[in-house]
Formats: sequence, structure tokens, C-alpha cells
Amino acid sequence: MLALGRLLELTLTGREPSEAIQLCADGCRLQWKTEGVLEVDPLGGRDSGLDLLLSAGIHGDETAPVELLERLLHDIASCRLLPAVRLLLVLGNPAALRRGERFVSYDLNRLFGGGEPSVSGPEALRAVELELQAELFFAQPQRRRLHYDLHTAMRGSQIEQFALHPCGAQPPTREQLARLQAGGMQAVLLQNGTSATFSAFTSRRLAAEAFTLELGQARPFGENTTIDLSRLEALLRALIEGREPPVAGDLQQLQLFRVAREVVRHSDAFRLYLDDSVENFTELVPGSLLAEDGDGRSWRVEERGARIVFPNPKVRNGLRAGLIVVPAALDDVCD
Ligand SMILES: O=C(O)CCC(=O)N[C@@H](CCC(=O)O)C(=O)O
Ligand SMILES: [Zn+2]
Repeated sequence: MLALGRLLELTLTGREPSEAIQLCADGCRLQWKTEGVLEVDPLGGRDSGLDLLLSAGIHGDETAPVELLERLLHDIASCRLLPAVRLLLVLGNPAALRRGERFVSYDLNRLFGGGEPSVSGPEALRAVELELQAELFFAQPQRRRLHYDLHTAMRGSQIEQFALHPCGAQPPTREQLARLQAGGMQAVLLQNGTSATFSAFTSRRLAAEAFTLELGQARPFGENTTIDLSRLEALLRALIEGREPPVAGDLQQLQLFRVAREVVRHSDAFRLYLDDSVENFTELVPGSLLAEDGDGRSWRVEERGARIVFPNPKVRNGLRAGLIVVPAALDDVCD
């Protein structure tokens, strides 16, 4: 296998490759762009016109999707997977991946598109670097742009694999949803308002079809045996080879939700009245008190069918401490 096929090893050891460009025997070209970022260009005749950005490890303790990207790259670098797309592979936060922690000094996925101008440190620099890499990659006109940002969650989930549609993006199409369903996603959560995530950046600023994918519970490297990524892996292999898999028109199996309210931690007085064992998508009791903060702020459950996603009282002040979500209908979501 070509040395550039070992992107994870290079990244975890903080080494630069001795050659930044290598050619596979079948003619595809691998180019190391910067730490954790590798571009794959197909042979001219095999290019399907898709620019595909796959990112993982934006949070350094979410390793299953990093292992998935590494498997795909190994197969590309040993000519077992023949790309027919331009592909950018991104290991988001190398310093945090080396520590096995969500972040080093600030959550990287809150810093894209100038999310927190006052924040400095390694993640602020990395956000700018990844924005630049994504901009360069998606700079070619007349091509289809697709970005999946792969994550795993801190908690267990009643719906194990789901996609988040970023704030500010065009409503998803039925075809996009069907593709996600084909990749094993059981639900799609539509967000509104603003957000400074990587997928919101590529969708809003770079006009990519972009989704964050949640793929199970976060575990350290080598301990991801209970997460089944087979459907997503099959979808990604098909996309990479330029075989758009047949997408079922029937979206009945796919659950849809929208964010009704965001719970934001404003101060150290913030209290979340949910047990640590509560899973994502757990139904909330109508009328119950969900959280309180200083200045008399409180969140009481008002919405019918409300569920909680990503509850986390330990975030920094000013950041999201949970999402109250409600069911949505396909006809209200898509044209
Ligand atoms: O488990 C959690 O609390 C968070 C899991 C995670 O990292 N989720 C992403 C979602 C990004 C998005 O909203 O598109 C995040 O919080 O950054
Ligand atoms: Zn994450």
C-alpha cells in the first residue's frame, strides 16, 4: 500500500509524509494537503463529476467514523477501491484525536464560519485551516458537491443512526433523504436558526449538500465492535466508485424530526433535570421542568411529542446544552 494510505498513522504520530503526492498503480492520485487532510483525484476518464468531502474526528473521542475513513483509504491506496470522484478525506481535530478527547481547548464544531470570533487556541486555527481546505476543494465549478461529517454521540440513543440537516441549508430533497436512508440512517433531524458546525459551513458558504451523521455511541479506537456501519460503508464505497446506488422512493422507514427549541447554557447556575443515563430521543414528560438557569430562565416541556437530543449540562456557557425536538412530516419538509 502507498505510504499516503496511512493517513491516520501519520496524523496520530504528528508526522508529515516524505512525499506529498503519490500515484496508485491504477492511476489515481493521492495528495497530502495538511495534517489530517488528503485529496484523492481519479483518472480523468473515470470522473463522475462528484466532489465528495468525508470528514471524521472533528471531535477527538469519536473514533468509529475515523476507522471507517481509514478502511476506505487503505482500499484506495491498494487499488481495491477505484475512485471515480474527487474525494477529500479530513481527520478533523488531530490534537484531540491524539489525546482521545472531544477537544483540546474549545469545541471545534462551534467555530466554523466565524462562530466564536473571540476564541483563540488550536481549534480556532484548525477551523480556519479546514475552512480553507474545504473552499479549495469545492472551488471547481459545474460539479456536484457532497459533504458528510461523521460523528458518534456521547450518550446511547433510542435512534442509533441519524442525520442532522444543518441550519440555514436549503430544505432536503427526497433524493437526499433516500440516499441517507440507503446509508442506514433511521432518522433525519432538521435544524433551524444559526450554527457554526462544519456541515453548516460547507452547506451555507460552499453550496454543498451537507449533513452531520451520528453513527452510534463514542468509544476509543479499537472498541467500536458494537457499531454497525455496514450500510453507510456500502453507500460510501458506491459513491466513491461513481455507482450512485438505487435510492428507494419509499421514505416510510425514515423518521423525521425538527428542532423545536435549543436549550442554551447561559451561566454556571444552569441545571438540567435529566439523569445522565437518559438516551438521545427519549420522550419528555409534557409540562415537566427540563432545565433552569440564572436570571429566572427556565425550560418547561410544552411541545407535543417532544424528545431530547444531545443533553449535556457540562458545556461552556453560551453553548447548546440540548435540543428539544418534535416529529415532522415529510410533506412539510420537502417540496
Ligand atoms: O453527543 C453529543 O452530545 C454531541 C454529539 C455531536 O458531536 N454532535 C454534533 C452535531 C453537529 C450538528 O448539529 O450538526 C455536535 O454537537 O457538534
Ligand atoms: Zn461529534
